[in-house]
Amino acid sequence: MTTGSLSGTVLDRIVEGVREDLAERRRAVPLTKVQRAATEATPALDAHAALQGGRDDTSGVRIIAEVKRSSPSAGALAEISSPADLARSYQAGGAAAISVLTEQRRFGGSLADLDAVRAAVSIPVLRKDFMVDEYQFHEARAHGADLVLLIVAALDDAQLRDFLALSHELGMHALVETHTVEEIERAMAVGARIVGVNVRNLKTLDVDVDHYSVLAPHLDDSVVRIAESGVRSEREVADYAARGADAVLVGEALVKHGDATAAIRDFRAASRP
Ligand SMILES: O=C(O)c1ccccc1NCC(=O)[C@H](O)[C@H](O)COP(=O)(O)O
Repeated sequence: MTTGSLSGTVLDRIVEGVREDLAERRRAVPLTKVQRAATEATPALDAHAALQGGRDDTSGVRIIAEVKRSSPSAGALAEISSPADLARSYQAGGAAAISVLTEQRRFGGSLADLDAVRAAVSIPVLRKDFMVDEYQFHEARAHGADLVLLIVAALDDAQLRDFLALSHELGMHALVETHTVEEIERAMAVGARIVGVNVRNLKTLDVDVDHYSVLAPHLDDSVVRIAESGVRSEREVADYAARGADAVLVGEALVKHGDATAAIRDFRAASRP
């Protein structure tokens, strides 16, 4: 079994910062209070149903549109003065779900961004963060998330199983993110129902869109398949859809586009069979 012991990698350093920030939030708001807020939140929307595609789907591939201010690989991406307005423009274009990066140090995100997006749209919302502690799952639900991210490379098998179960107990689904065949096998072994292949290697930040077609054949037919990262134009979206992706996660190309509503319409149109 591989674990999250990735000393020295980009992912390792991000997780270290996430744990430090989490310790501060935990001191400010105890777990019991966050747990209570999670139980009192409006029930989660069904992200699995929203992302599930189908070979005969004539409306085009599902798009998970991301609110992404900056990134370790590209630095500052866009001034997003209103995540709520951006999210509304994504929904107007036909996005199936919205991803909100809440990690602050490298991505400039926050739980306030998640709150703003949740209040603005009626489609499922993904809390996209580096989830390594039970506290963050209650926190995600308390802030209205319907879906959370589990990065296989950052978790050992026990954490993966426990966090997937906790997500489901809280009424959320989990997008289980992989980058290698071994990680796909680990995701399948714990019963993941939504599996992402991130073509960005989180240890080196290299992006290779062809990596999706290498890994996709290893995914069980029963899972919802998400192609993550690397979209720069309609071409990549169409390629991912042709290779069987149910949904495509797009960040940078949307926040830099200028007309995100039109971009999402174009992406979906380009992927129609
Ligand atoms: O985007 C990064 O540089 C990055 C670095 C380290 C860990 C995660 C990172 N990104 C998270 C993502 O997976 C992407 O935000 C998401 O898939 C969208 O990617 P893109 O469309 O290429 O912006």
